[in-house]
Amino acid sequence: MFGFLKKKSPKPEDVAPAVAEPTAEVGVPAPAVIDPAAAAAAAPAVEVAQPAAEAVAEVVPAEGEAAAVAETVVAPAPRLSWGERLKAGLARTRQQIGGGLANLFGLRKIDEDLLEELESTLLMADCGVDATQYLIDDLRMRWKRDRLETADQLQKALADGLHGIIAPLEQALELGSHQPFIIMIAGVNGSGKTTSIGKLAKYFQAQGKSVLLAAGDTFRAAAREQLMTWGERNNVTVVAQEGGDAAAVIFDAINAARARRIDVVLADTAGRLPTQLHLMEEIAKVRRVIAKADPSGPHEVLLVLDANIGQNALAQVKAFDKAIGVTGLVVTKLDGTAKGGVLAAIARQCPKPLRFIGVGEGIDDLQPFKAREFVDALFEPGAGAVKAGADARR
Ligand SMILES: Nc1nc2c(ncn2[C@@H]2O[C@H](COP(=O)(O)OP(=O)(O)OP(=O)(O)O)[C@@H](O)[C@H]2O)c(=O)[nH]1
Repeated sequence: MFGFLKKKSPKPEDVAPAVAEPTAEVGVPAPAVIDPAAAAAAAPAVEVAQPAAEAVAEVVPAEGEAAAVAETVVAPAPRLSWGERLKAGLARTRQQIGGGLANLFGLRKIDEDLLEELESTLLMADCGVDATQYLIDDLRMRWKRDRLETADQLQKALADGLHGIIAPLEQALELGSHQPFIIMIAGVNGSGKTTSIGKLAKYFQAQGKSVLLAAGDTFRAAAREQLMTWGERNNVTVVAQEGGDAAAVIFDAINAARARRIDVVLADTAGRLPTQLHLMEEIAKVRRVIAKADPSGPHEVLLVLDANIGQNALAQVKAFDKAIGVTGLVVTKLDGTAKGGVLAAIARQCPKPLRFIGVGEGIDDLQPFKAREFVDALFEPGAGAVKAGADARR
């Protein structure tokens, strides 16, 4: 699912080149406004991905059973709920932390040595030194104060401590009263910006909002194609331009959205590394041009972080914040990484509202961050390896 937004992992050479000072108001070729309705009328040949055929197996019943069983149909696997997908997505981080706890607990009772080893477990889940120290100190305090003895008690205390750290990150994105509400999306190459825009557009549409996409990643042609394909298939207007200037495309997109009374503009930008100072300067200019198109905007500056980068996320948050004033985070790819502890590091060292988390490539695998949900999925209360470890000790 959502394969049409898929692309290969970024290569160093995919890094966007320097661009000239945005000239949104003068001398830029007019970007193409792709209105899905008009496009459909003019060229209805939109390729629509068909869902994979469902597997149907016919079982020939033994003689005599024919009347009772005509055929057995293997139903497609039921779509998992968000909670189940979150739990599945966090499996590797859970294994890192929960599995670590279980191993420690299988050996002995709670003592200082065990806390020390737990410290290493948390560091390996990319919680970072600061958050790990905080969690261990908190755990030591609870151990003594509440006379903790069992693995379940220790796990619950750790879960409560972690929840205490990451709960302040839970701040839902409110669209507020601005129309259009302009959301600028930034991040390093391949962090999941364009894919997240597709998912967010669907999310906002489901809330009854009209959406317009600005194909501001003018460096990577495939990013523009991704957005245009998404727009055609989901009846979302896309403002795009071949090559050219990102700021100009976004500037025109905002004006188009205002003219059409669109609720939300999602503005894509090219990926860049914080160390590429000229590109960081370029994205700062994009932000300034947005403010020229709408002095109250951008209303949200979302930084998309790939969870696989672990502690590197901190440097990215700081650098992008300095350049463009980040107001919210999206952490993608929490599935397939054991570094989910990075949320604790972010919360302690560079707290920013964590608007959405992603645990897969499916269109609804990006959802608002809920701290309790995250901690529950991580520790899977009452089940799993930690309990087994405790049992082994009895
Ligand atoms: N497993 C998984 N894959 C994801 C997730 N989010 C995005 N991806 C994949 O990550 C890859 C890169 O995503 P893009 O959206 O193209 O990244 P980008 O930041 O726009 O890339 P650039 O334009 O090169 O900067 C794609 O294959 C996506 O399908 C996620 O939450 N989980």
